[in-house]
Amino acid sequence: MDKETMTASKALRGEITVPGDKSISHRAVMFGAIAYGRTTVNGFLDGEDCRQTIACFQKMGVAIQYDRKRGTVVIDGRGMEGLNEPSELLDVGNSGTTIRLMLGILAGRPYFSVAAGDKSIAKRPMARITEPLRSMGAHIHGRRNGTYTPIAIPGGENTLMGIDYSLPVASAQVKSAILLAGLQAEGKTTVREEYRSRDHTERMLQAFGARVDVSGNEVSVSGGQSLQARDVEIPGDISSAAFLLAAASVVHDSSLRIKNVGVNPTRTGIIDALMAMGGDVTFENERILSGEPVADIVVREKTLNGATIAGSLIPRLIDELPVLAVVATQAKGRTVIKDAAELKFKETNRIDATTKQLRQLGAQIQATEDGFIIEGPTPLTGAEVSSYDDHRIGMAFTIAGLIASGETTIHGAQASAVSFPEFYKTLRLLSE
Ligand SMILES: O=C(O)C1=C[C@@H](OP(=O)(O)O)[C@@H](O)[C@H](O)C1
Ligand SMILES: C=C(OP(=O)(O)O)C(=O)O
Repeated sequence: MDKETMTASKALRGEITVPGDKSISHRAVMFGAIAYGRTTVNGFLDGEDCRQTIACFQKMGVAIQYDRKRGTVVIDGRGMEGLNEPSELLDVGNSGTTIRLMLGILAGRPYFSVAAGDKSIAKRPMARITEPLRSMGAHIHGRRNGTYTPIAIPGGENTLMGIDYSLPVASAQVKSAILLAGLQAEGKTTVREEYRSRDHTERMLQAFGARVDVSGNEVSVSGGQSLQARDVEIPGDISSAAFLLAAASVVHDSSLRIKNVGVNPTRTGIIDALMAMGGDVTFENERILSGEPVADIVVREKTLNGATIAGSLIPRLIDELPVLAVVATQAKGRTVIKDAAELKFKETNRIDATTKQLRQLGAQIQATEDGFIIEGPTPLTGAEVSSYDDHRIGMAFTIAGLIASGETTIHGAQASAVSFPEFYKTLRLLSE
């Protein structure tokens, strides 16, 4: 396990880009693989999770050429029917998005397949996927009756029926899996959610020529539709930019411009949260790229106040909550983060990992059933912490290390390769 040691940072200044959006990169490969024709993807995220998605679809016989240096992926899709039975295990590594979306595709295929991943994936809940897919008629086996990986799909005669499903928790992964199964089902499939989760699947399916009806928090597709290949330009990942937005908001005198970031409204909760805390964040050069809103984001250091982060905001910043908790330790007054019990089911239990380690650094933070209560501002003091093999935890504590006195050592810092391979290099560049 490698480690990184951080000390209090000088002002972060400059103009940079962040790697491609992870959610959109996964979808571009999957939808390209099940479409007819050649899809060229530019700006693909060269992270471990997205590379697992490429490898899984290659194992199903899809011709995928990946030029890592250029960030270009060329996929020659032969339609859903063109996927072949994989002769090996479909290994998703650490990636929840890969396994959950892929199961929506596999559920309707006539062949045998098994999907599994690393130790963290083995602990993450899969019933949220296997239950609705079974109610569409899919045959699925899995550890503890399909609650955990490995998950096996026996194949054979597999006729799926459309369903009308209300999501018990806001989850774009579950919504997407059901829609992908819905494309292979008889009749109409509708997914309803209380709060809107990221809508990259809806947007990209439409861009690939599918009819997707969206009305409020309800999305429907009809079965029997096929996708047509199209080129995809992937914007920078706002979830990666979030670490820099957080750092620049709290490190004295910082000012950054992060270019070409995806600012889909279902993903910009971190901006709304920082603004609610009194932060200084603006969008410039707003435009649309492959059906997704994109902008340059300008952020400046500002004195922050505590705020309540809850309800419909939560799915819009779910992956940003650990670093937002770090920011909240520097805000004046109380920050309450609630309705975020989903944090317990990510790569690690992010409520526990964040609370335990921020306390070690001297923060006043209390874990609750569905979030945190943080009192600020408190000076942080460096300590030895761990990524818990979770990229978001490792990077959040790296940002904490930039504002703590003394040294903060992050063990397992290599976890950042999952979503932001050049994270440490980028931080060093900005504080030179
Ligand atoms: O659909 C996606 O690309 C993702 C959805 C979210 O997960 P849930 O669907 O479990 O909320 C998010 O945490 C994950 O990083 C990516
Ligand atoms: C939860 C995450 O990803 P996944 O569910 O794809 O593992 C994440 O990137 O923070």
